Amino acid sequence: MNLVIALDGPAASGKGTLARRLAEAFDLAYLDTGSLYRAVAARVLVDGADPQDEAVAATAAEALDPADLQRPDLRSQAVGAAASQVAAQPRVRQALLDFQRRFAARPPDGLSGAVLDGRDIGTVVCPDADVKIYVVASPEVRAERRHRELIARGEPSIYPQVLAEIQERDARDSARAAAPLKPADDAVQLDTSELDIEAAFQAAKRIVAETLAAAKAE
Ligand SMILES: Nc1ncnc2c1ncn2[C@@H]1O[C@H](COP(=O)(O)OP(=O)(O)OP(=O)(O)O)[C@@H](O)[C@H]1O
Ligand SMILES: Nc1ccn([C@@H]2O[C@H](COP(=O)(O)O)[C@@H](O)[C@H]2O)c(=O)n1
Repeated sequence: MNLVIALDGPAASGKGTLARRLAEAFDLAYLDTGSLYRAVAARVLVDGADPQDEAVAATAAEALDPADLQRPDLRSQAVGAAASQVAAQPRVRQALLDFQRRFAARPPDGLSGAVLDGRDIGTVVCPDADVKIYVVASPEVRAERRHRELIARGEPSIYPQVLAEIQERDARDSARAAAPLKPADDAVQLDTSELDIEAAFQAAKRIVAETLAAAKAE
């Protein structure tokens, strides 16, 4: 059986941290789908182009190269904001869809499944995923975590700006017509606001175990 676990949620909710740990725990492949949109945005920004120009962004998405995913600037605030602009464009999403679906259906290295995190994994990319978790936390908690992460990386960070950027990105991701950020009807919500990383991971593992047990019992 090919096990697919989908984690979606707003910016800095902790879905990537959980997805990585779940992939390790269950020996599954991991795909951070946000890095694809970030890589498209980085290409557009390097060319000095406008991330809101659909033709330019779609061309960048269609030409995406594995090396683009290794760019050192992918996690910057500027690239995150531009990623959310290119991600609103249907042609960009279409160009990235097959890769994500192939990764889930045929994970690399002969692994027996995959964990994908993003915004539309449970709703669009893998609507038949075995487990869907929608990870949330309050905007203030998420901004605080991201602020600390940026400081730890030695990047300049001002908390109110980080909070505003996260809120702006969530609003754009939720309001767009193409594959908006929202929980799948059959997703289990996990609020990590009051949980440290270990507690959140244990809660996510419980959701996986309970969902799989329920499916087996059907
Ligand atoms: N439960 C938690 N408690 C404290 N810090 C956390 C928790 N979960 C994640 N973090 C930290 O919060 C930051 C954001 O987490 P992470 O990158 O996993 O979020 P994300 O949802 O994948 O973000 P993005 O959508 O921007 O890629 C990281 O610095 C991570 O170490
Ligand atoms: N499945 C996805 C994943 C990401 N996006 C967009 O990319 C932006 C950056 O993603 P991070 O997870 O790295 O924060 C995000 O704000 C989304 O606009 C997406 O649309 N679908």
